Amino acid sequence: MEPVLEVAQVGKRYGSKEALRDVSFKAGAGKIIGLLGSNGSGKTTLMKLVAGIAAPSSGEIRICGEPVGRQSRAMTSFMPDKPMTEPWMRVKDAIAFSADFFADFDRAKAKEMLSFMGLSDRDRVSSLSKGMNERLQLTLALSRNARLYLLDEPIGGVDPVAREKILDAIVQYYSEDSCLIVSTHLVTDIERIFDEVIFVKDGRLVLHEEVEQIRMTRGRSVVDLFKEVYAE
Ligand SMILES: Nc1ncnc2c1ncn2[C@@H]1O[C@H](COP(=O)(O)OP(=O)(O)OP(=O)(O)O)[C@@H](O)[C@H]1O
Repeated sequence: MEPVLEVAQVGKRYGSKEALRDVSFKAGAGKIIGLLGSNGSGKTTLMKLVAGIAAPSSGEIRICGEPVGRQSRAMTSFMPDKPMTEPWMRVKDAIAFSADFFADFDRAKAKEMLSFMGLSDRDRVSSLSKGMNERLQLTLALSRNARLYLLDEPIGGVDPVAREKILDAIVQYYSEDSCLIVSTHLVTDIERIFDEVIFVKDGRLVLHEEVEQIRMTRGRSVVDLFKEVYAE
């Protein structure tokens, strides 16, 4: 079966800074993949290249066989690490905005997710706590019927209760015919949702493995392996 995402020998330079070097991997449908790495390892850069927001300096990225461009962007739902909504909006405006902007936006799914998340249509975006704002951003991203979902740090800076709610929503509202990639440096508590993990270190991919494999053959949890690989 054709992979949903194919990254081949991708590099990215910002001036003299090499943010990514020779990164290659494939990701298939039905998988939730953790893109893990310490601060500054290159996770956001990789997400932006796949989302088509920035261009690689070398290599190639394909989504369902399409090179990154207008067609691939229509199949990709990206939740950036900074909110895409405006402070003047109410939740219902944010939903309407996404529904207008994305042809694959599913309003019925958004309504169901808002209720699951404990968000009201009338809440003002500017009055939402950080955790509630993360829930809104996740609702906007997962309410699209995309083939590839990219969630950049969806649990950054939220308390453990909010974190659990966000993880539950990811598992519940993700559709099996798509691939979902979650970037984070907060590995504790999140590994339960991953089928596979990718470790990025200093711009290089250092590991891509099934979580089950890590547990069975290495006899370790993802957290333990993460601590080992990123020990300073
Ligand atoms: N626009 C830019 N200009 C110059 N350097 C950049 C730019 N964006 C990222 N970098 C550098 O590239 C490297 C990778 O950054 P990136 O944001 O991809 O890491 P990250 O793994 O997402 O980190 P974090 O977990 O802190 O968000 C860092 O050294 C960063 O300083």
